[in-house]
Amino acid sequence: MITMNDVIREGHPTLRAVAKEVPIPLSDEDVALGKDMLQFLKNSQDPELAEKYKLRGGVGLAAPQLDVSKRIIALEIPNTETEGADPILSTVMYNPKIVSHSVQQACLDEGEGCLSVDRPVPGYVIRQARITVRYTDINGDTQKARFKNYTAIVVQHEIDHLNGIMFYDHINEKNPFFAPEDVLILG
Ligand SMILES: O=CN(O)CCNC(=O)c1cccc(Cl)c1Cl
Ligand code: NI
Repeated sequence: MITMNDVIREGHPTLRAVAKEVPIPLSDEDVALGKDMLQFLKNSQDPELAEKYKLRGGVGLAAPQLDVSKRIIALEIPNTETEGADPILSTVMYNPKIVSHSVQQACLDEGEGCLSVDRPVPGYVIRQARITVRYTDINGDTQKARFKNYTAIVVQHEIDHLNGIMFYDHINEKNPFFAPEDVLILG
C-alpha cells in the first residue's frame, strides 16, 4: 500500500519535471499504480486507517508525487453534504488534458495544501472555474468530462503536478489574498 514514505517532498527534482504520457493500451503496471493511488486517497480519508498509517488526508494525487514521472492522477472527492453518500468524483485519469476552460476564474477561500509541501502556504490559488478534460480511464476508454468549482480546482492542482507546477506558484507574492473582483472565491 502507498504511505507517506512514498510521497516525495518539495526540493525533489521530480516535482518540477514534466511527466511523460503513458502508453495506450495501458500496461498492467500503470493500471495497478492507478488503483493503488486511488486506494491511498480512500485510506487517507478514513479516520481509522489515516491514524493507523499516519496518512495526511488528500482528495487528489499525482504520480510524480510518488517519484513516478508519468501522466497519471487519481481523484477521490467525497460528498461532504450527506454522510455515507457516494463520492462526487472517484477516478483515475491517464494522460489528462484540459481541452477548454471558462474565462471565469475561481479559488478556494481557505487556499490549498499539498502532500509534497510540509508547511502551510496561505493565499488564493487562482484557477479556471470550469474545465473540460479529455483523458483515458482505468478501463482504457477515452473520456471527456466537464468539472466546475471545487472539483475543477482539485483536478487542476493534480494536472499542475504533471507539469512540474506547485500550487503556491499561482499565489500573488505581493498580496497572497489578492483576487481580481470577478474571481469566484469558493467557501
Ligand atoms: O496533489 C495532491 N495533493 O497534494 C494531496 C493533498 N492536497 C489536497 O488534497 C488538496 C487540499 C486542498 C485543495 C486542493 Cl486543490 C487539494 Cl488537491
Ligand atoms: Ni499536491
